[in-house]
Amino acid sequence: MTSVVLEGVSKVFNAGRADEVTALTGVDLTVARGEFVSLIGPSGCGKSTLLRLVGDLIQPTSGAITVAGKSARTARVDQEYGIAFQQAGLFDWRTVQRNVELPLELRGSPRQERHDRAREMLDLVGLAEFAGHYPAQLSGGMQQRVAIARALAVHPPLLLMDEPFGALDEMTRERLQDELLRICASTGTSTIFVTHSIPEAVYLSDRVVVMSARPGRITEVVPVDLGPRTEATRQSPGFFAGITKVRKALRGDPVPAAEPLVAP
Ligand SMILES: Nc1ncnc2c1ncn2[C@@H]1O[C@H](COP(=O)(O)OP(=O)(O)OP(=O)(O)O)[C@@H](O)[C@H]1O
Repeated sequence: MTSVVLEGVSKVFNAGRADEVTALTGVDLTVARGEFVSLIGPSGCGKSTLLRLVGDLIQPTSGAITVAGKSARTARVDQEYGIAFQQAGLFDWRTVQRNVELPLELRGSPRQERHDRAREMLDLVGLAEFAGHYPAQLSGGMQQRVAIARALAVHPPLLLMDEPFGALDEMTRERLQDELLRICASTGTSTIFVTHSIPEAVYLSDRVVVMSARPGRITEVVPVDLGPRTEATRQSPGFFAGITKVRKALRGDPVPAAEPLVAP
């Protein structure tokens, strides 16, 4: 079953003006239910634009986008998405618990349900004991985990993440990558994840979508089949082969078709 379908999507900003920018052109992409897809490419190639289009934060100039079989607009109204960006974007005056409850409040969920669901999500990201804290009392990594808990609170079928770990140190980042994979596996969530890190894209993804700039478009889709990720995955030949493949694709060297990366 498909979670997201983009067909012939393009996005032109400031159309008809001197500062017109074709941010994306001819984008076709399908994300299956439960699939983890990363977007990688040079600065300005339209990764964030693609994510914002799927999230109905902006509208395409042409083409069609469906999410869970609905228009992006309907999907947003139905809260089919969880969104987490590089800045955790928490509300300083709300406790961790009440930050995570926010999307449930917007949905009009009853108080007890909000409370229980937020607790469940905080448990999932290992922060249950910090429920009563305020964001300023947490480290950057913990704030990012709260943002992920909030994004997951409505059990969204689709998670949109724009460099959520970009500002974190390497160890925290690797730990959160593992937590994210565990959460996605346990909730069956589909994920579109923007990153600048090739190892991060390979480690997390079922497929890495490689984009090029001016105009932004998809140039390669690199399938990754490393099996369940473990500590050993990051040291495995298959992982390094994946990194090389994505790097080549970013450089514009062709990736042989139908050649998924297989765990050694
Ligand atoms: N609101 C906007 N108005 C005008 N141009 C925009 C707007 N948003 C994005 N752009 C342009 O669209 C292009 C793609 O931008 P986008 O932010 O999607 O790239 P990106 O791949 O996410 O970049 P980065 O890796 O630097 O975050 C850029 O040329 C950018 O200047």
